[in-house]
Amino acid sequence: MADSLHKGKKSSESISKSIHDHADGGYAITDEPVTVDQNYISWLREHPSALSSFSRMINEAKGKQIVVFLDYDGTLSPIVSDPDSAFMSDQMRAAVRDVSSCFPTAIISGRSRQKVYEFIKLEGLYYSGSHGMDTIGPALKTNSYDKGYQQRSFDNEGNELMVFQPAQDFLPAIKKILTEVTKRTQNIPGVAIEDNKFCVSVHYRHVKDEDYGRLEKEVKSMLANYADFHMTNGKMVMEIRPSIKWNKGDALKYLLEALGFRESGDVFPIYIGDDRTDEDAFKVLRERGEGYPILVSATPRDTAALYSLHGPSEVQSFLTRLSRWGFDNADTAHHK
Ligand SMILES: O=P(O)(O)OC[C@H]1O[C@H](O[C@H]2O[C@H](CO)[C@@H](O)[C@H](O)[C@H]2O)[C@H](O)[C@@H](O)[C@@H]1O
Repeated sequence: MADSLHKGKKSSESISKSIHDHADGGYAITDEPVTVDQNYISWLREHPSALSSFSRMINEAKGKQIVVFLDYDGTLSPIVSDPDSAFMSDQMRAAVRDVSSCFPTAIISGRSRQKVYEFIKLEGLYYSGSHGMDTIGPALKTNSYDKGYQQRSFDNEGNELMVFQPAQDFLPAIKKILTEVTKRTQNIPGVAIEDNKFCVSVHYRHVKDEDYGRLEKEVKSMLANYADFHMTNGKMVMEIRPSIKWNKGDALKYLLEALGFRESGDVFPIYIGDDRTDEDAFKVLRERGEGYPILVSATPRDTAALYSLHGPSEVQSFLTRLSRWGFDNADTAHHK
């Protein structure tokens, strides 16, 4: 079955270096041969590499507080066939840790908050799971969000944090959906159901083409009984979500506000993600007219992101470079 997000003509030339690097005297990314599609090269002109544009980005960020937002699957870890084995490399973990020691950093993932934390295992970051419907961030100083969905929490050093769960009312129905979808799909070989707390993932990466229609029909006919839920599509996954107006873009806005940057021009948010659900966050940055929306993709894609990175290894290079800059400019750059 074709992964629609990864369609793209394969042909063209093979080159021995990533075409992303060096434009501003930057770093070599990889020595592995990379097959490059001509369409991809044209697309890169529209969505330049965040590595090649690094110096420009830093110039734009001068005098502003950089805040880093990172998606998990496909961004910090490569897409793998078993969702439970999407481990992050130690090098990537070090890159995220270093960046987070320079700048406020948040993970925004479709996974449950607990699960994404278990993969990343780093303190000192903010985590938003279930596509932004379960966020732990700084304590809000404003009244813009419903207090009924907020709960105080503390980190290991006793700093006050806030958990915000705007889809809390849907939990009982989500539990029912989880049971029902598991039952309805148990006879379809290859289906994997993942409990993401405020949403449910129905993975079909290992479902045969001839069974896909049956699976989609089952999910859709079940959803017909749950008017308050809808389905979105990710990479070989159907995601069942409560129909509230809340997505990764809203979580990004929420976290910026909690950090004290509701409408401020003094902030420079960098958002890196690879999935359709990350488009909501890219759009928020475009609307705000600030920061750096970066799509991780090895093929041309329609996107609201302005910049690109080829895959997780380039994400790692970008984060490493950002933290080096942060450490070197600790006296002038805005830090945590
Ligand atoms: O927002 P994200 O952190 O990118 O999460 C989106 C979904 O990611 C995971 O599924 C995807 O990655 C898996 C591991 O590489 C892969 O096997 C699967 O096919 C992909 O769809 C996660 O398992 C989902 O629950 C997330 O919604």
